[in-house]
Amino acid sequence: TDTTQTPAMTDGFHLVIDALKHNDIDTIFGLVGIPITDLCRLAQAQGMRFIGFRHEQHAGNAAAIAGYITQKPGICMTVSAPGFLNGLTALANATTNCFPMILISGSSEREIVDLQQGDYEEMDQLNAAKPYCKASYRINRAEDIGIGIARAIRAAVSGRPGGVYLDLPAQLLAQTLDAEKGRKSLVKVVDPVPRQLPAPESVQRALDLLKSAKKPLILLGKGAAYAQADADIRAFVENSGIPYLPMSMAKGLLPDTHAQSASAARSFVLAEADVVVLIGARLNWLLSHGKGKTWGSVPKQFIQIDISPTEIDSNVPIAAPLIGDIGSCVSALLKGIETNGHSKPDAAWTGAIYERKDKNLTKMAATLDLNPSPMNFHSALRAIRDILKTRPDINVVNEGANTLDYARSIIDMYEPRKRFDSGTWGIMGIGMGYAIGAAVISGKPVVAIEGDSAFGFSGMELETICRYDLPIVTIVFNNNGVYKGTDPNLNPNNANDVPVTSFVKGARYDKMIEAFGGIGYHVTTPAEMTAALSKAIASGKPSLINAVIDPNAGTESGRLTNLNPQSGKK
Ligand SMILES: Cc1ncc(Cc2csc(CCOP(=O)(O)OP(=O)(O)O)c2C)c(N)n1
Repeated sequence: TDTTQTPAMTDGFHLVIDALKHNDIDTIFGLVGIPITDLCRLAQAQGMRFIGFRHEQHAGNAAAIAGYITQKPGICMTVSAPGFLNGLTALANATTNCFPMILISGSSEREIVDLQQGDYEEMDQLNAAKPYCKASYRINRAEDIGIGIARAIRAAVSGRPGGVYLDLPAQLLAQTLDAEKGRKSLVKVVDPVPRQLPAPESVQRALDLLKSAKKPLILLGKGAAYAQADADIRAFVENSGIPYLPMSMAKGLLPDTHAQSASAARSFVLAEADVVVLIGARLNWLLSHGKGKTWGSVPKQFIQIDISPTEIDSNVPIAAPLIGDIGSCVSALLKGIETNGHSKPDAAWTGAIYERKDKNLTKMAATLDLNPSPMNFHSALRAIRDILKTRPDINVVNEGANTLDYARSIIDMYEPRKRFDSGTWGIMGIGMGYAIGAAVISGKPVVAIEGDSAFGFSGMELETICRYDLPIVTIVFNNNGVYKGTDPNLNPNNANDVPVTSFVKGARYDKMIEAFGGIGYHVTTPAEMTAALSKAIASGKPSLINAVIDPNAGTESGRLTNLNPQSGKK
């Protein structure tokens, strides 16, 4: 009898899965179809967690927030062409926000695509992705899968984190390879995010500038939260005694109730500060590009910590750049203030801030109608705030215009990396994807606070949430429209035309989740909100609270209303 053993073989399907697992990646967010359905089945059969979505953008958003929480790239897997394009929005958003994520898409046969011979879902995905991500790679040979996935992982997390596109032509998956050769081709990424230490002279320059400051301010961006250098960041703020402002996703690095938080006096400190320390915060539109009336007339000098040298001087001159990873830079500053004998800011400065905080909070309280009917953004959010205060472990997702603006200031955060919102791009539609990603990765409950328009972008993922029985409570701020629900019909020829911002009046989003087995609540008062939210969180079940909000409340585009161009001719 023939005693020669036919060599054991592997194939592209198994090598992709082995390569991901070899790099401690255990979860894929995606939507199956040609040519990746069997790849996702095999991944599940090999013990990976596959979370199937209803639209690839939301799978990509889940992968992106998984990357932000874990510092490992979240994986989104899609079919070719239209599926790839749906994922591309999430890849671009991840890159803009510096979240590490890899979009892996199947693609058509190169021979046909490159001659544009009209393949099924034909598209040059590799090049279409390039402008919107950090790196874009294609793997053509099974023996290259190990190095290709390693390359994508390193590109996603190293330096400034971001999105990477990895193109897998369908024919690659079926390619076979000697199993031993395949095993040897796998690559485990070594030290993809090494510490990048700032130059000692850069640290000294920054310390000297800080020492000269009369009105210093620390600005914490989401990069500071991503860095997971929580203890050193908190120690730097507290040991320096410098007031700080958290950008929205940096909330919780120190509790929002912290005495040194200047959030309630934001305009005052931005205008009055003389030295500003930027930690993981870029001087983009969210900070008025570091200039103009937001920053007042007091000349500013910036100390800026960033991993990327070319971020420096992007908008205004930076007096003391610190190039390196945030943990190493903050640790160097912390050591410096301890050895340099840093003196805490003058009481005149900190006292002025306390005074302004007090004045603003008193003024706000005086203007508030505590319990209007119908509810407004404030009254609904105060009820939510008082519940979430008791559960600092709960993840908060937030999007909308007024819903986003008001929740950012009213909902206090107490722990880092617990608030996920529209971020740098101000993108709508992150809600359910971020909620699913946060719930799956953290294993903790999620409360998603959604404008009714914002919710609509990803609302079908309620079925995904119910299918995986995730502890996500979605609160829809229902004011019957985009921003508001009171626009008039402007069509002189049709009395029944629908205003451009209007939705169905009195929509019952709570009935949507019931269609998938979730629990719906309909609330019209803060007391009903309190009861419903408490019950929904306690149940641990997929829930949706339809919160009726006054259609007159809020403003168009929230605090960004001034960005809307106006026609001079009506
Ligand atoms: C992908 C995308 N498409 C459109 C837009 C433009 C926009 C910014 S905010 C918003 C929703 C505002 O309505 P909503 O009811 O959610 O908010 P609220 O005032 O809290 O009641 C839209 C459509 C953005 N930013 N991204």
